[in-house]
Amino acid sequence: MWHRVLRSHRAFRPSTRDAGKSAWTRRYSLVTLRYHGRLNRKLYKSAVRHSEPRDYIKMDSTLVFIVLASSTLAFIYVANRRNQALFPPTPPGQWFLGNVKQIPARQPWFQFAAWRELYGDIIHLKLINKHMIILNSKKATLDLLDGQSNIYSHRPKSVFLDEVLDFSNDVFRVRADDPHFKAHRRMMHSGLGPRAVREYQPLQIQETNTMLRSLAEDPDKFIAHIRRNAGALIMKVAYGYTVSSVDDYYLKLVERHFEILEETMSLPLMIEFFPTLKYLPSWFPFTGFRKAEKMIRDNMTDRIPYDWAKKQVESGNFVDSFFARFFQKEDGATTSQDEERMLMRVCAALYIGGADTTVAALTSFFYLMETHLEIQQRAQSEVDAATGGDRLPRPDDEGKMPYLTAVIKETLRWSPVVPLGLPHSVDRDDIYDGYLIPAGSSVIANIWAITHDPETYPNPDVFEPDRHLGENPQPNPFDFVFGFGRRSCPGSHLAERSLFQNAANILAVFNIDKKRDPQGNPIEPTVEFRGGGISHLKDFPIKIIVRSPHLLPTT
Ligand code: HEM
Repeated sequence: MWHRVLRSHRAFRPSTRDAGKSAWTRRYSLVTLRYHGRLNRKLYKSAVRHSEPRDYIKMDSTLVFIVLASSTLAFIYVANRRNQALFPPTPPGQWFLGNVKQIPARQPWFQFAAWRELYGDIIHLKLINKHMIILNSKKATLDLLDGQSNIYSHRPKSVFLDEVLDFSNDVFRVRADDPHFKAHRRMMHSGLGPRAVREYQPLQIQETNTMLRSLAEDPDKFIAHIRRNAGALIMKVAYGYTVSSVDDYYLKLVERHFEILEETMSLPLMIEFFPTLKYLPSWFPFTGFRKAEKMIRDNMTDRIPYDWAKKQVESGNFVDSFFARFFQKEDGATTSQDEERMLMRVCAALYIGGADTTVAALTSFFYLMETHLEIQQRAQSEVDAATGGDRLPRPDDEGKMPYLTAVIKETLRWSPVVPLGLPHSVDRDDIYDGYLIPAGSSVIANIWAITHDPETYPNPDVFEPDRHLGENPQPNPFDFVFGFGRRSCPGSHLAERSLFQNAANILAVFNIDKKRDPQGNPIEPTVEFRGGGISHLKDFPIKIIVRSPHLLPTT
């Protein structure tokens, strides 16, 4: 019986190639099989008893496979050990997972900064089969991401984003040596550069006025009003679309996009480590990325506003916008499919990059004004002096308000909006400070650690705008908070102007204070940040009262 069982086993089928092989080889092959648990003892004995030389199996291939596999593993082990010595210091992790479990899902920048005390400015993390390099100092970050931006400007490969969602040509994802990267940058420079941003001033003023009115009417919903302001400005700039209310359909679409990203992308997806998961159905374990894929696709954040804008321009009923400028060519030529796809990606990148970031910055501004009354009053005096107190501040007043500019710099330093920036990736093996930075690693600048480094900013946790004034100001945080090298934020001019315009007008019209409990005691707002790559303060109690009713815009 065993004989029959064994003969039915694929490995035991007689092979003409086995004829003439020595009894030792045949027996050894069986030993190998047993060793690997493919036969139990009884099966093994029976096989030896019943087998005849011509029946012997094609076992040598198994042997060869085992030898090859073990030597490959041994090679990987030795190579890893050798590299281990060259990598930047690595916190001890677990076998196989490496440091995966040591990266907190929320606000990992604090953990990375804490590791700096133990391991230094550059830290290496092993995430299963991937390398991550954390840059915790200004010097290392500027040396690599700015100084060597020719090799440090790609984004790390992502199976989910590039292969499952096909985002590899997206503005945020495209390789820096791809021709689309240059084309995107050129478009964004012409639409978001200092000159272009000046043209958006009337729009900024209009949206600021709407925000001031909403804050006066319903101050408790201050975050919703800020959100509307940022979203409305970007939708107008990108598509020429006018947002109608805080519940506007297109505004909600963008908000949902950020919620989905926060929900799905705060933890690394298994597919990044095991790409073959992409072939498996959604009921299979570890295929949570399918849910994320569906949510992102269903939301169609890039498609819906783009289609609206295209229809408007084609009907001739449209206002000037980033979309309209590039869709309608000056020479009347038609836009190619590739150009259209590129325009769709760039427009989407504007509001994905711009709608949420300025909200986070202004929310922190409100918190800091509430908790630092003397700074608020000093900034208000400066605003009043610049405007005479009888008109609202305008974008061109900025030069007359150095203290307010310092307040905005300090807000972004104290609470950098994107504390880990976006991951860069290095093109080829590099050696820095004697350490190996392996090709393809994710290279992450810990912007939070840089803006809280006591050597650069003494007493970094103290909110102190004066550090940016005087003859020897501390380094300008704008040099760090908008990212680095070729990938640095293309929307920084728009963001700076819009923050200034909003902050100056808010201080001109309102006093910001702590709420009081029924006994009249001030309620201390707690500092709690939401998860995700953009650092948002959670809603907190605040009292926003009109101090200059005559400045409140009526239309
Ligand atoms: C306070 C406001 C903002 C902050 C702090 C901020 C910060 C950043 C940072 C840190 C990066 C990553 C840079 C890197 O990879 O080194 C980035 C990228 C980007 N930002 Fe901003 N940003 C802000 C506002 C805006 C605005 C208003 C827009 C558009 C209107 C925008 C559009 C983009 C785009 C398109 C990228 C991707 C660049 C690329 O991958 O090549 N950002 N931003």
